[in-house]
Amino acid sequence: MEIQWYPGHMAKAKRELKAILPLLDIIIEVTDARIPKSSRNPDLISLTKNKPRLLLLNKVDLADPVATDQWVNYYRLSGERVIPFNARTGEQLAALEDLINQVGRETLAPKPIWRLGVVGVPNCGKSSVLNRLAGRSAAQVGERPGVTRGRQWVKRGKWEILDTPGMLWPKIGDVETGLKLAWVGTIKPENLDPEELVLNLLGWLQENYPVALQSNYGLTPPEVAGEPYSVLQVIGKRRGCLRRGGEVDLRRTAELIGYDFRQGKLGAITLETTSASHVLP
Ligand SMILES: Nc1nc2c(ncn2[C@@H]2O[C@H](COP(=O)(O)OP(=O)(O)OP(=O)(O)O)[C@@H](O)[C@H]2O)c(=O)[nH]1
Repeated sequence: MEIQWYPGHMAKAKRELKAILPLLDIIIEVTDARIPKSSRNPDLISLTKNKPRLLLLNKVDLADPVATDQWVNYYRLSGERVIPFNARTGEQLAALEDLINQVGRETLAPKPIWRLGVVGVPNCGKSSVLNRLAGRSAAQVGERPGVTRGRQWVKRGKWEILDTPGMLWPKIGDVETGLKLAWVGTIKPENLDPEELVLNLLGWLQENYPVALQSNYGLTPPEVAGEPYSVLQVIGKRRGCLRRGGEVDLRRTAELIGYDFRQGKLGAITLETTSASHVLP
């Protein structure tokens, strides 16, 4: 299985991050709570080690709450200032604001202005987080003159938030990380068939969230226990994803499952555990 990864994009993202870092006082690193490890970029960790950094596990509404608690503890124990977050509803916004203010008081106290930068991999919710922090839709604040050049700061009290969130390309060290990033919609792997992608996802769901498959697709426990390929077939039949001759359209079924997962229709699911990384089926 080949996953296309993009060293060029990564290098560019790293250059851009290096350029904005000196402007920032506090880094708000946004990750996807469904993949709290794979949606972090190790470059960011090393580049920002001398700056106060907050780690947001965003999209907690889509992640398994038990797993989220474990990840929060895991990161706290490793010395991170971590906070679970739902940028769609603003849940935990007060806790995030308190944390920013606490970190600012501890590390930047006399500075009249604290500059915040929201960074993270594509699609993890940076703009949504930024808008929450800004208290409005920052993207609509003024017509940015010279989009290419101008960096605008969105002001809120003593905070100034950079309104062009830094997009950090994920570092895809292995196939498993790439798959997880693809499952949540961070990357679109070229050369990878949706069927193949979903077969791997099904393997994880069968092992860890069988009830989600039973209740969403009306599968019986023995059906859920089958090979991922046969599970795909059964779901296709149940959902009427059929070709003209009546055979299951596997590609359409795979796309449906992928969509359902990304939309949270399968329930709150986390794709990696704090214990040893799982072995792909
Ligand atoms: N369910 C849920 N969806 C969220 C949350 N935060 C953001 N989203 C959704 O995730 C998608 C991406 O959000 P953005 O804020 O645009 O993410 P981004 O990181 O700025 O995206 P890029 O600019 O493409 O890198 C949008 O559809 C948001 O509505 C969240 O906490 N929960």
